[in-house]
Amino acid sequence: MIPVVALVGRPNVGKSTLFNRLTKTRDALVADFPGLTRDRKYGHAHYAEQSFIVIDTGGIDGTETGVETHMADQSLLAIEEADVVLFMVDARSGLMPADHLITQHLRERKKPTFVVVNKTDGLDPDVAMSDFYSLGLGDIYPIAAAHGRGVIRLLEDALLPFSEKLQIDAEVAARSEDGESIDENDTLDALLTSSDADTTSELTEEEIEALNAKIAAGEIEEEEETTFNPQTDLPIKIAIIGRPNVGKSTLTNRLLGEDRVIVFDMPGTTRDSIYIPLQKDDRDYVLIDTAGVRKRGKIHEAVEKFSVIKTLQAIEDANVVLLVIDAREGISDQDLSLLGFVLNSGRSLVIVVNKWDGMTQEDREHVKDMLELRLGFVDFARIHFISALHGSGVGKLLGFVNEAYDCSTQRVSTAKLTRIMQMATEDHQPPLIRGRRVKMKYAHAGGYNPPIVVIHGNQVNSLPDSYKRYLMNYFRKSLKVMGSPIRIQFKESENPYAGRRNQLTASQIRKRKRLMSHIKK
Ligand SMILES: Nc1nc2c(ncn2[C@@H]2O[C@H](COP(=O)(O)OP(=O)(O)OP(=O)(O)O)[C@@H](O)[C@H]2O)c(=O)[nH]1
Ligand SMILES: Nc1nc2c(ncn2[C@@H]2O[C@H](COP(=O)(O)OP(=O)(O)OP(=O)(O)O)[C@@H](O)[C@H]2O)c(=O)[nH]1
Repeated sequence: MIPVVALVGRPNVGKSTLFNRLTKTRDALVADFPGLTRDRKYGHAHYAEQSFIVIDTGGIDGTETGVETHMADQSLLAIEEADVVLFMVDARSGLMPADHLITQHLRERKKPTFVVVNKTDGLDPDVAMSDFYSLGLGDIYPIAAAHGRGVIRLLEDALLPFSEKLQIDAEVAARSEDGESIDENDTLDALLTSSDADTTSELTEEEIEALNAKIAAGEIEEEEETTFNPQTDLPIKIAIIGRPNVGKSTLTNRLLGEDRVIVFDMPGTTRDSIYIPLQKDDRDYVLIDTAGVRKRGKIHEAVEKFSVIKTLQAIEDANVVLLVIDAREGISDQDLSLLGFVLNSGRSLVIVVNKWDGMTQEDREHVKDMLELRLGFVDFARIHFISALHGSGVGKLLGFVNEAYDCSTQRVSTAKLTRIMQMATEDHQPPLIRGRRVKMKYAHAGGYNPPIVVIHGNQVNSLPDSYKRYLMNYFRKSLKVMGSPIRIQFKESENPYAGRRNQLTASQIRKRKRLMSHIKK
């Protein structure tokens, strides 16, 4: 499951700065849900192909009437939901009393914690760190969030237990004798923007020529041979998400059939969803039910009902998301926040408008106008009206789920994708950039769910957003994709970062070795 990283610390230590750097800002979403006393920011990030969720908890300064009460409501919950805590302190202000209070809590929670000493720019890192060893929380990581310094080392260590790729890299690095230092900021940006796209090595000019000859001869096979077909070999994982009370449990029960009874008081923590297998018309599904766990616990009486993390993890783990909206409540900002998470994740989506029963024609028209106005920008998802309570419309839902899943996992050959790319450029030429025409050479599939199309060429990263959107829509129409977004990635024919991934400093290699032996234990 996608790991959760919480940023904790006093106000002003630089949590937001680090949050923005990790999530690249555009992914930052502020969720304001009932039961959460303060805004917390949740962001989706990835580093070296490992996705993770970042929570920015807002500051704890110890001047509140007891840090206990303050931490109890939100930071404690964030810490509890997190897999890793980055405890940020400020090199410029040194150790403060609130840092000790936070330390005390972290120790009680027994979470893997990394002490991050921020604002070390212009300071001697050893001196800057020395103050904080007395916290006794283990390794200390000096960084400058504002400039990105030190962040690579921090992320590699913090994410290592969750990332197969980082573990392999660490092993490779541990075996290599000497490392060289790297240009950290360039590399950090490249690693933070890398995604799970496949990194098929580039075609040579001759191979591109052969590909074009094949296309010209009309040899565009529909599908490539694969030994594994996700459309038949795996169950479709469906996350049912939505604000509290929109009818998620009712819908889950309805999908399962009335004779199935589900126990909602399942043991587990706040962030655990319930996974329920379902078989229908020869297809296998797993419903991921995120409905509130009504557990009485001292920490989270108020916040128990809705866990953003649970929802985010369910989205991440799903193939298709059913976003349930309550027709009687209209579209709220919370619905839009949830929608934003789904869009960031790239998952397939069906928007389900529930409680459609017993509404007047006038009210229905009004709701439809609202949907058009506020959700019009999500052009790929179907909007479907149901009554989970009475069952109307529910029968069609799985059909839309199948459609979205099948579209998002279809296998398309390089020849076909390249041909579509060529047709798109024939219909509408890419613009000139610095007097030169952008040259797109070929396209291939880079991943599924969502489908990723990787376009190789010259200056392709400089294409204006409007042209990128044009290409995306062109691919969507040509591939007849419904219910799933499509992502397009551009690869410059010469990748300046190629081959630099494993070059680490000698101290990093020593560290890697130590961590690896730790993991193997
Ligand atoms: N010199 C230096 N300043 C930094 C660095 N990172 C953050 N700052 C500055 O520290 C101040 C606080 O940064 P924020 O990211 O807003 O801190 P925060 O912890 O999110 O603060 P709250 O939102 O109040 O909890 C800002 O003025 C930043 O510009 C750094 O690496 N070096
Ligand atoms: N009229 C009407 N009421 C509905 C419908 N679906 C659910 N409800 C009612 O809405 C209320 C909330 O339903 P739940 O299924 O518990 O909602 P939930 O989204 O699982 O709620 P949480 O567990 O709080 O996240 C219940 O009283 C349901 O009976 C519907 O289609 N029509």
